[in-house]
Amino acid sequence: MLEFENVSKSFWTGKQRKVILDQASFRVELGNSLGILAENGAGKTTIINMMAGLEKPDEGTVRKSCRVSFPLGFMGGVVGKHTARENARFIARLYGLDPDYVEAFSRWLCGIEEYFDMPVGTFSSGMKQRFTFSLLLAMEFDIYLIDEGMPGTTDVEFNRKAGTVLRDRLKTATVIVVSHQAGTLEKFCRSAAVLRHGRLHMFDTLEEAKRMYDYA
Ligand SMILES: Nc1ncnc2c1ncn2[C@@H]1O[C@H](COP(=O)(O)OP(=O)(O)OP(=O)(O)O)[C@@H](O)[C@H]1O
Repeated sequence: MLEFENVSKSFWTGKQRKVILDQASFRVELGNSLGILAENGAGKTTIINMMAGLEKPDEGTVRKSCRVSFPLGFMGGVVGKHTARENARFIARLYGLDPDYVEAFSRWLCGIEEYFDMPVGTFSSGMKQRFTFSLLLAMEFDIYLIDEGMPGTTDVEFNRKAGTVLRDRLKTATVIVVSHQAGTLEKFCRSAAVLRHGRLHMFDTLEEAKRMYDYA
């Protein structure tokens, strides 16, 4: 379970207060994947970061009683001067997992060949995305956090392999996806919400959420 209780978050822009969430309360139960629809700039990344614990609410509480992933595509934990191998083994240890397994799995999935033993700082942005996505899938979480769907990689072979692993993982895991497109959510989610002007409107079905989202 992941729960927000009376969570508020805003940013001061120098001219005005940009409200992301105003006293939001909701709960995501395991097995009930949630999609959040929001326009660009409405606060998708900020909400996902609060769920991951990367950002703190101004007020209220975020509670978790299960293993929640870092956001898909998050690069913050990866050190550019270290190789993918070193990063994978270090992060595995942080999460109390077997470094040999995490290294072997992400090496296989990301398919960047000898670059896996080179500093991450030498990677193209697509390679970095494939590496961090591979790391995410190498670790078992109860809830996976996805910001704007799959990473923007155009590598067909990687997308095929990663898609198969992700589908398999989602048979037992729950996912929370934030996106500005309903199409992205259709693949993953049972229930949906719309984030607008600091309020999170929860719906039982994606259809209902889409109706509200499209209305404006
Ligand atoms: N540290 C900050 N200080 C001031 N404003 C911020 C800060 N972080 C985010 N914002 C603002 O808060 C709003 C929401 O940002 P966020 O990145 O969460 O939106 P988003 O919905 O993910 O956007 P996009 O779809 O464009 O990626 C934006 O207007 C952004 O400029």
